[in-house]
Amino acid sequence: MNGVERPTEESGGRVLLRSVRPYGTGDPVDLLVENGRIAALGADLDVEADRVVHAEGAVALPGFVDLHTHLREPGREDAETVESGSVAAALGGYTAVFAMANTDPVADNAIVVEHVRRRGDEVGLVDVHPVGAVTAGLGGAKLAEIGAMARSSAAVRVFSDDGHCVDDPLLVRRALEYTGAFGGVVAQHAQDPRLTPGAQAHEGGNAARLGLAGWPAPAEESVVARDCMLAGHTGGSLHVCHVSSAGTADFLSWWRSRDVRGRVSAEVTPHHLLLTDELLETYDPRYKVNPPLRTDDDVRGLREALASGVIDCVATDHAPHAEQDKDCEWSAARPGMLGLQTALSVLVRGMVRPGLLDWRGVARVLSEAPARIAGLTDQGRPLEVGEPANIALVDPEGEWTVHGTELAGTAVNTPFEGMVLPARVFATISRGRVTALDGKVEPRGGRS
Ligand SMILES: NC(=O)N[C@@H](CC(=O)O)C(=O)O
Ligand SMILES: [Zn+2]
Ligand SMILES: [Zn+2]
Repeated sequence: MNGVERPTEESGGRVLLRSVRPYGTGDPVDLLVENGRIAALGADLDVEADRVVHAEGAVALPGFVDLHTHLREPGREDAETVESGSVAAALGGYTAVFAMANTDPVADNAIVVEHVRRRGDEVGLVDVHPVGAVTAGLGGAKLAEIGAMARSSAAVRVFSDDGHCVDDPLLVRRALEYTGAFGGVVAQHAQDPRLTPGAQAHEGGNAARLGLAGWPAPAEESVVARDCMLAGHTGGSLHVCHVSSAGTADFLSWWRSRDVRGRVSAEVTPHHLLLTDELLETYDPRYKVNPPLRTDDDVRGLREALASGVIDCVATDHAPHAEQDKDCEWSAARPGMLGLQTALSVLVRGMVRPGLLDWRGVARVLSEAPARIAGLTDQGRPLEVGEPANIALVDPEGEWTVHGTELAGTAVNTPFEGMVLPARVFATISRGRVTALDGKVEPRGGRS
């Protein structure tokens, strides 16, 4: 269903990954990659290879898929580009990312989405799938050129006005009907604008104390409930972006226990799995994000929902911002945080270490589920002979301190600044080619 397919093979030669543990289970095995696929898997493989990667003890997982990335190109190349975002993605273990449509110009037509996809292919570090806008110019008034984007060489399947909520229920209905006809999905940024005028922080005790206008959880929950009902009515596919409240997770749990038409999926960000609005005490705009960081109870509810499958996947909402847009007073700062290079480690800290998820679960929420939601057939596949070689190798014992200035790209707005996080992405293999190894990317045509 993906229209124009990229070639499976990326002539990375024969690459032998020595001593890896698929899904973190069993004894170490060797994994041979050839012609973009897994060619052999077994203990102490006796084969010739162009390149041997010694990965003693690394956990092998299917390459990660991010349904929610802001690459800022075109328009804000001072914050991020397709190239710098691809570097961050490869270093974070990603082999596919979905680039959100809130660029300038907006990705609401075939020309912009084809540009983004082409740039992604030229950079060649990760599959860049452009997301198309739902409404023209993200204006919320009339549908964008959904069909033209779907039929374009970018073969768009995910549509979102992210950054804005598609508020008008009739437009949501039409978008679900239209995209449903060709297997597309509408990804909603659920935020009732009438309940969040000037909102700056989770509505609660902390916001009140700090004098910040509140963003109440029902502004998310009510839109999610409405959109689920529209998905059920139309038979379309709805994806809920960045679930931030335990109430939304409760609703989704109930909704999904029912026998309804349509398909509903949901994502949670790493930051909503780890951080709370207590951090706002510092007035540091690095903690400003949409939807806002909420309470301990929300974090607990989101973790449980991710563990149980009520929330399908983790998506980063990687949102790089230029210095002048973040390094300013709270109310003037743009919302959003970096996420691609810290997602795996935050997930390990928030879910794996507390025993809520094992490595198979990590593969599910970072790779298999997002690939399924977006309809990708060459990502999120089992680590088996004959399957596409999209692979992340993780050092489970690695530990590192996050510094924004050491992350890829020019933006430094990580909310995890100074934190010591567990687990490191050791290598990424995309379409059979090593794209990142030991903290360095390897652009096509030569290592750097
Ligand atoms: N998450 C954010 O706070 N910001 C995103 C938009 C969005 O995801 O809503 C951005 O584009 O910067
Ligand atoms: Zn959003
Ligand atoms: Zn976003």
